[in-house]
Amino acid sequence: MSRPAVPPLLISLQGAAVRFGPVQALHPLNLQLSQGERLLLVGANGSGKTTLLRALHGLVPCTAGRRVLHSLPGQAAPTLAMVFQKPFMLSLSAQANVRLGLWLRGVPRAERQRRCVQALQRVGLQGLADRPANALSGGQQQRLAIARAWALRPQVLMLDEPTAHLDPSAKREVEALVDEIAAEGTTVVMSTHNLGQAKRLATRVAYMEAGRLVVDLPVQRFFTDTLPPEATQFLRGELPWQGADAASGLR
Ligand SMILES: Nc1ncnc2c1ncn2[C@@H]1O[C@H](COP(=O)(O)OP(=O)(O)OP(=O)(O)O)[C@@H](O)[C@H]1O
Repeated sequence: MSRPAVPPLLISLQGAAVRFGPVQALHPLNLQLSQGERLLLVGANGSGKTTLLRALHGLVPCTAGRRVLHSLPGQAAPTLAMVFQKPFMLSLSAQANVRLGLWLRGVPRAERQRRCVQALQRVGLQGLADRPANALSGGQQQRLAIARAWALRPQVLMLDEPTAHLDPSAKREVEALVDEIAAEGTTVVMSTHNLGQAKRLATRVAYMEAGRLVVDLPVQRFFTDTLPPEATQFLRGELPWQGADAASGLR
């Protein structure tokens, strides 16, 4: 009987820590991300989710330990893209924002145009290609930010609370988009305050507290295993920061 193939490793953090002056934002941790995973990061405000995403992406250097990008056989290092909590849009049209991202990555002009059209279609914004990006609604801007990242053809897409500032319908649209992109084979790492979203999207959930990775489990086990007390409290919505939205996410 043949063994199931082990998905290749894409990124690993090895004893990686991040310090901002006096703030230890990330205590030394080990984390391995493999192809096809959907890793959802949960934890209270300030627990280190954004910092972990940025460290995985390489946007902040590790002040201790190291980050390793693992190349697939015969390929270059995995390509990465990140979508931020509040998408930064240049005062240009929607399509120019996507094309600029591609230009910055050195994609040739004809290919930029092709990928831009494809990406705007992908997120349902083809009809708004010429609209100033800053004039789009919050949900549309977040979809545009995903289009801009997706156009780069990343093997790993990182998203920092992409639905945080959206109304319920825009939240659903963005969540469905992330689900589709992951289903097509893109590895996804995403932070969220919505446990229901973690349940729906994740293959694996990591719980962070005060810069430490406290729990890192397959999604099924995360919601059924006995977890450390802080994580259990978090799941029960007993932490003071949790609002009705996060608590309702458990349903
Ligand atoms: N550039 C920075 N300079 C100084 N401190 C920082 C910086 N970025 C993050 N921190 C601190 O690091 C800690 C972790 O912040 P981080 O943004 O990673 O948390 P988070 O879990 O993403 O929070 P939230 O859910 O509110 O977005 C916090 O104490 C934060 O104030």
